[in-house]
Amino acid sequence: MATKERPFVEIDGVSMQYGGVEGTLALRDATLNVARGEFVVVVGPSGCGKSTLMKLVSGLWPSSAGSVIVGGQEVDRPLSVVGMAFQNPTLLPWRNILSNVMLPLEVVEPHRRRLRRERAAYEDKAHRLLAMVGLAGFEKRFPYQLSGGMQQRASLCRALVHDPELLMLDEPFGALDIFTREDLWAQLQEVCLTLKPTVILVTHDLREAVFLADRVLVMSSRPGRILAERTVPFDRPRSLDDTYKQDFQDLVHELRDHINAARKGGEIADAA
Ligand SMILES: Nc1ncnc2c1ncn2[C@@H]1O[C@H](COP(=O)(O)OP(=O)(O)OP(=O)(O)O)[C@@H](O)[C@H]1O
Repeated sequence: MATKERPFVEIDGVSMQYGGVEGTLALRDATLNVARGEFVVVVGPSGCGKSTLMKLVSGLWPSSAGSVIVGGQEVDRPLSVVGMAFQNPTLLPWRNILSNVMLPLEVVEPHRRRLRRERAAYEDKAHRLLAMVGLAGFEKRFPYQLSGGMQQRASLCRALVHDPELLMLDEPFGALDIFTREDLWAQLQEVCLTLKPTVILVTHDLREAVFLADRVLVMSSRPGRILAERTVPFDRPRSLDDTYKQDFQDLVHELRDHINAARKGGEIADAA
């Protein structure tokens, strides 16, 4: 009999309180699993603890209770198997785009050790990633010479350059206009279909959630926990035209209903 593979990310009964007992309870009893290679999107009301959840999984903050396990190991320090990108691209202004993308290789082992000897191969890889997101030819430019969308593409390449097993994206397209955002959905989808990382993405945009996710998790209002989950049944690659189809829009509406219920403090029966 085939044994079921252990989830890559296991979050069990996690609570997180900022600032001690008198502080803010951001998460309470949050439980979720993410399979290896799965693309999970987390949505929920503003301030419900989505970014806090991301910080716990990547080891940037310890939880107050419960367990966070990634790749079979309890998370008790920042993880090197993680690549991260946030709403703000945070590129270093004094480095050109290629050198920004290569930054994690100077920090994360075993790449750090190999970088001097294998620089040409690593540079090739950074060039390939930049080409994948339409930035071929911009390697020598500096961040201020690129648009916000181009900077966000470069930051996505930086998150991927060290072959992270887990890609954590916290509202990576939140600051971009809708056209640029939609372009980047398609590019992220293509990158993920090629490289197959495990992904956890946080967003407020429910079309983005349904376009990108294998599974969408809906969080309650703060203190956040997982209220509902929905598997996205649509084939890949998905196109922007798909987002205007009835079944796609029905799913977006269903998620919106869950979030509205969460904002009012309740929950609706999961139709999935
Ligand atoms: N470093 C911190 N110190 C104290 N409280 C914090 C800290 N970071 C977040 N919080 C609080 O924890 C709660 C959850 O914040 P978090 O940023 O995780 O929510 P979010 O769901 O990502 O919000 P949004 O959707 O608005 O980005 C909020 O009430 C926030 O004010």
